[in-house]
Formats: sequence, C-alpha cells, structure tokens
Amino acid sequence: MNVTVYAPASIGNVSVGFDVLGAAVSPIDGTLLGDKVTVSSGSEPFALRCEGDFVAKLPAEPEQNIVYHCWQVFARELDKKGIALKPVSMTLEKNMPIGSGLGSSACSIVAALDALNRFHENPLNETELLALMGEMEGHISGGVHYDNVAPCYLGGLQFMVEELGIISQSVPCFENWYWVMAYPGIKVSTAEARAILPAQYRRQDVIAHGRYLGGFVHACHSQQPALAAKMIKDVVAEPYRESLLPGFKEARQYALEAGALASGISGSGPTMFSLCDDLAVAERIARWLQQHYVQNDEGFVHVCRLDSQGSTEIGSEY
Ligand SMILES: Nc1ncnc2c1ncn2[C@@H]1O[C@H](COP(=O)(O)OP(=O)(O)OP(=O)(O)O)[C@@H](O)[C@H]1O
Ligand SMILES: N[C@@H](CCO)C(=O)O
Repeated sequence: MNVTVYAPASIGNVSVGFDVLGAAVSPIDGTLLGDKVTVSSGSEPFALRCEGDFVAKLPAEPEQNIVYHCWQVFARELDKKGIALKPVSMTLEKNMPIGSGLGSSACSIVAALDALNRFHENPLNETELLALMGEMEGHISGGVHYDNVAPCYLGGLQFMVEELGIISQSVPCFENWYWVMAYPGIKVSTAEARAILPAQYRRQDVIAHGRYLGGFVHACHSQQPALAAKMIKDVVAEPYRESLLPGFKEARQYALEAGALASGISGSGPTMFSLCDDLAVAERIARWLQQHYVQNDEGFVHVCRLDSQGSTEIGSEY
C-alpha cells in the first residue's frame, strides 16, 4: 500500500491580512507547482528519500528535513490516542524553491502530514491535523502562522479565525481572477523577514490595516471585486520588506500601470503576485516579469488561478 499527496503553492498574507489570510494557487497550464509526498510500508520505523528539482537545496541530513519532524509529531499524536504507528518509508518530491514566498515548507509539511494521516486511515481530524501543520510551520519560521498551511491543506482563500475550536474558514473569492506569480530565483528567509518587522505599530497604521482587511473580507462576501481589489494593501510588512526584494518597486509599478488590479509580496517574498481579471493582461505582465524581475535560471513566472482543492491524494495504491 502507498499514498501520494500533492500540496499546492500558497500566497501568505495576500498583502492585506498579515498572518491571517492566505490563498492556494495553481498554474493554469497544469504545471504542478507544489511538493509531493509518498508514504509506503517500511521495514524500519522511518526512512526518507528526497528527489525533485529543488532537492539539492534541502538539508543534507534527513533528521533536519521538516518531513522527519512531521513524522515525529504525528507519532506523538497517535501515541496520545493509543493508536499504533506503522513503519513508513517516505519520499519527498521537492518541486518548490525554498525561501521563495510560495509556502515551500508548508507544501512539504501539508503533503507529509496529510499523506501520513491517510496512510493510517485518518486517525486525526481536519482541525487536529491543521494544528500540527501550524506547529511545524512555527518550528521553521520562528512563529506559528497558518496563512500558508491552511490554504495549502484546505484550498481556496482562507481566513484564520482561531476561535471556538476553529482554526481557519474559507472566504468566497472571484472566479475570474488570475494571480501572476513571479519568483525571481533568490532566497529570502521567512524567519529573517519576520525579524525585521517592528514590534509596535502607529495608531494610523492599525486603523488602516483594520479598514483594509475588514473591507476586503466584506467585499469578498458581498461579491464586489473592484472594492476587494482596492483593499489589497499592506501597511504591516511590505513597507519594511521592500528593501529585501531587488526590483520589486519597479515591477509592482509596471504591473499596476499594465492593468493589474493589485500587486504585492507573496508571503515573506521574494515572489510577488499581481492580480488581474483579464487573461491577456495577466500574460503581458507575466512576460515582462520573466524578463525584468526574474534574476536567474531558477526563477519562473506562472499565471495561476485559486486552487480550490488544496492538498490532494494522487496516484495511490491500495
Ligand atoms: N522539506 C523542506 N522544505 C522546505 N524547507 C525545509 C524542508 N526541510 C527543512 N527545511 C528548512 O526550512 C527552512 C525553510 O525556510 P523558509 O521558511 O524561509 O522557507 P519557505 O518555507 O520556503 O518560505 P516561504 O514560506 O516564504 O516559501 C530552510 O532552512 C530549509 O532548509
Ligand atoms: N505570514 C508569513 C508568511 C510567510 O510565508 C509572513 O509574512 O511572515
């Protein structure tokens, strides 16, 4: 028996909701922009093999791979429930660049925990599994935040409510929005990009943040796309992180002049997203970003749609 799970890329924050809003995205050309994890029966308690385009960027020791930590916390939770852990042989296909702002660690975490859970016939429910995913993301980035793992696992646009035993709920979005994702090919560490943020904010920024986030969620629920797009503004992180992203200011200005409805940093960067409601505009912006924002052979640009599915079981054998 083996189970394979694919977990998609995600946009943390979506500019307007620092740490509390995130969106899962997939390229419209069918490219699988995310990690895959396969869990098979093993002959020892745990074994990990890594492959894929970005395998060389992973820590050399399996014990330092987040997939190993996922297995450890999964074992801990099964132990609490008195359920036997099966010996597993895991394979990580690492397709996501690390430190990209596309939720790369979230992809590995979500694919690993979802696959482990399915392999054991779902002993953990959705909320228990998502809580573990948040714990693992916190382990890597220095602070628990669900804005990558929740959309990556559940799909769509997710808002972190973290109340009444609920971690995240989905927010309706707009069918005709295209998300142009441009990864320049350089690395920005999430932990470092968090460490440069101020510990306190001015009252006017707090008020603006509340207006933008409340306005965005309201506009999504009342299906006002123009208003929703206008509310995609970041006063919490972008002003402080811009300096980490060479060419970002110019690229955002180009995208907005070329007809993007909004443009911002994806997660902690360096990937930027540009939102369009016209495919021709999205493709024009994508071509420009490929020429001017991408810095090396590892960079790429994809025109995406919201991925409403989140992590998905693919190609399993029973
Ligand atoms: N399977 C894995 N996938 C990604 N990173 C991993 C994995 N295992 C261990 N790591 C380590 O976790 C850290 C991830 O760093 P960081 O949080 O900046 O990247 P990220 O998750 O790719 O960022 P982002 O969410 O912005 O895409 C790196 O130090 C990396 O070596
Ligand atoms: N909300 C997180 C996302 C990291 O991808 C941050 O901006 O630090």
